This record gives sequence, C-alpha cells and structure tokens, in this order.
Amino acid sequence: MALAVGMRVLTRALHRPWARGLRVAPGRTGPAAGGGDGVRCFGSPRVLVEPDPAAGVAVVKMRNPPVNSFSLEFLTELLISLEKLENDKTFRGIILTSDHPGIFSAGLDLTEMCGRKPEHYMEYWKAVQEMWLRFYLSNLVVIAAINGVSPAGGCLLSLTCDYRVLANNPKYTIGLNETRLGIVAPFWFKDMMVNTVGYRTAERALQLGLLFPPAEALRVGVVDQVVPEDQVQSTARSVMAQWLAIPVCRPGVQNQGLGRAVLSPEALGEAPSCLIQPLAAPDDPWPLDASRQSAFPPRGLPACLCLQAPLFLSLVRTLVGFGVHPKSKRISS
Ligand SMILES: CCCCCCCC/C=C\C/C=C/C(=O)SCCNC(=O)CCNC(=O)[C@H](O)C(C)(C)COP(=O)(O)OP(=O)(O)OC[C@H]1O[C@@H](n2cnc3c(N)ncnc32)[C@H](O)[C@@H]1OP(=O)(O)O
Repeated sequence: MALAVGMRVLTRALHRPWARGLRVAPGRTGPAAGGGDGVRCFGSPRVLVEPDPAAGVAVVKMRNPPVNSFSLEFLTELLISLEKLENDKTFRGIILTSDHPGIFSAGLDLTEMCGRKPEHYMEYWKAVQEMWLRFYLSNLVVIAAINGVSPAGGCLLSLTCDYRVLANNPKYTIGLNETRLGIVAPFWFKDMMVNTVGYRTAERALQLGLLFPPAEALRVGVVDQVVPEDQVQSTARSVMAQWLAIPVCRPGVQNQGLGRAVLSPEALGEAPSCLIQPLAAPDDPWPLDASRQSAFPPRGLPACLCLQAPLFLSLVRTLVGFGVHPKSKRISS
C-alpha cells in the first residue's frame, strides 16, 4: 500500500504544483495532559503540546492531517516546540504521539521531494536532518507512544526516542520501507535501525523494505513494548516515570557513550551542514559501489523522479550510500 500511495503522491505533486499549499489545522486549547487546572495546551497549528508541569512531562501531538507527513512547515513547528520545551526547565521528558490515532506518521512528505527547485531540496533535507538530530540529541527523555502506522521517516522519528510503545493493532506497521518506493534510505536511517535491531535484521529489513506489524516489531526489537491500543498513552507515562526517576537519564546515557553511536564528535558540532556538504561538490566520485550502480535506477523508481534524472542523481549521490563512500568517514567513523 505504501508503494502505491508513494507513487500516487509523487505523480500528483508533479502535476498539481499548486496543490502544495499549507494544510493548516485549527488551533485548540484544552486541559493539561495531567489534568491539572489552569495549565493550557500550547503549540502551533500542526503540533499540539499538552504540558503536565507537575510531572515535568509534555505530550507532543503531531497533527498534520491527513497523515502527519513531514512537510517543511510541520518540521519547523515540531522543532520549535521541542526547542521551547528544552529551554523550559519545567520539563524533563516528552511523549511523542499522534493527534490522529491510526497514523503516527507517513514519514517524509513526498510532495516536498519532487517538482521543486534545488534550493528547496536543500532546505527540506536540512530540516529533515535537523529534526533527526534534535530529537536524537535532545536532553529531554523522549518516549514514543506510537498510535498508528509508522513507515520510513515516521519510523526514523520513533527511533530517535529512548523507548517505543506501539499500539497492538495489526494495521499499525512500522519500518523503513524506502526500497519499496524505489529509493534507498540514507545511511543515518540505516545506522539508527542497525543500532536498534542489530545488523542482520536491519540489513534484511532495509533491503526488503519491511513494515513490521506489532508482534513482529516487538520480536525484532524495533519497538520496546506492544500494548492494547487504549493503553498506549498510559504506558508511555509509566515508562516516562521510570526514566525520570533516574537523575541523569538522558545526559547520563550520552556520557556513557551509549545510544549515540551514529555521530562522531566532529559531526555533532555542525552536523546539518556537514551532512549535506557533498551536495556542494558535484564532482565527487560516485558514492555507490559497483553492485549498487548496476542496480540503478532501481525497479519501481517513480517516473517523475526519472524525468528529473540529473537532479535526482545528484541528490541520490548525496543522500544515499554514504556507508561505501570514502567521505563518509568524516561522519560515521
Ligand atoms: C530532497 C529530495 C530527495 C530526493 C531523494 C530521496 C532520497 C531520500 C531517501 C529516503 C528517505 C525517505 C523517507 C520517507 O519517509 S519517504 C515517505 C515514505 N512514506 C510512505 O511510504 C507512506 C505512504 N503512505 C501510506 O502508506 C498511507 O498513506 C498511510 C498508510 C500512511 C495512510 O493510509 P490511509 O489512511 O489509507 O490514507 P491515504 O493513503 O488515502 O492517504 C491520505 C492522503 O495522504 C497522502 N499521503 C500519504 N502519504 C504521504 C506522504 N508520505 N507524503 C505526502 N502525502 C502523503 C495521500 O496521497 C492522500 O492524499 P489525498 O489523496 O490528497 O487525500
């Protein structure tokens, strides 16, 4: 299904460039997540924050209908909310979930990835990287309450979290399915998966673009817990309490050198620009090894991307296969 939808969205984006406008969800106020009086929700059109100051926790709800895809606007709002919470010493943890049960996130917004100007791709890709880095390196404990399907970038976002609770609904699959769309997950998507489920499982999952239903997801370890749908939020809160009982939970993990293995200290300094730097060097050697070159273009590559082959090639050279590219050493070694 993801494949069919992906193709449909990409094709439509090329033919209906005017349809890419902002989807603004109405604002909303309500009681705090903890039910306390006088504490109001805040956030932005696409991100609702339900604070529970007494617990030091905020529930961050993604609400970018219809599928919480990562549009540029949504990514920007999500990052602003995260930054606000990080700068507010009231909060030590956030629970990341969807305001639209059934869909956690459909991942990157496919309409952002074709039919646009090169500058837009740069800006968009930088925002995607920043989202990943900011969540991955946040000093807040982040628990994902996954209450819906979570392919590709949606899965990546959950992998940045300290713990993943998934609702037990067979429709709520999770995984990195990029190859099914004819694209290859960037190395940092891959590395996150390897860190989480181990090399062999990640290798197979990425090659086949597997989307795991809950029982499988738990078995391979892509999520930490599967619970009945109506217990996802309460479980996430219990897990959070467990984490917050530890005085130095997230910074402590970093200090022990655990869980932050994808980035070198050098890359941590200025990671977004460092990661996209090769885009500015179009004479770079082809980053894919011979076996991958022969597999390019992959079967099923969206026609609209083929039409933009030169741009697409340079982007692909930049974004994928860094694991076999000599320059990757400065990032991943
Ligand atoms: C910067 C340029 C880079 C170019 C090179 C790329 C290299 C990068 C490599 C890899 C990284 C990629 C990461 C990704 O995250 S790619 C996105 C992968 N996502 C998916 O495969 C999910 C596709 N969607 C689905 O499977 C389903 O929509 C669903 C299961 C999430 C929900 O199903 P359902 O409830 O039945 O809803 P619909 O399918 O009817 O969809 C509703 C509506 O939403 C549109 N839509 C769905 N997914 C996306 C999406 N990812 N981006 C944008 N829009 C999406 C869908 O088209 C429908 O639209 P409508 O008909 O107008 O209502």
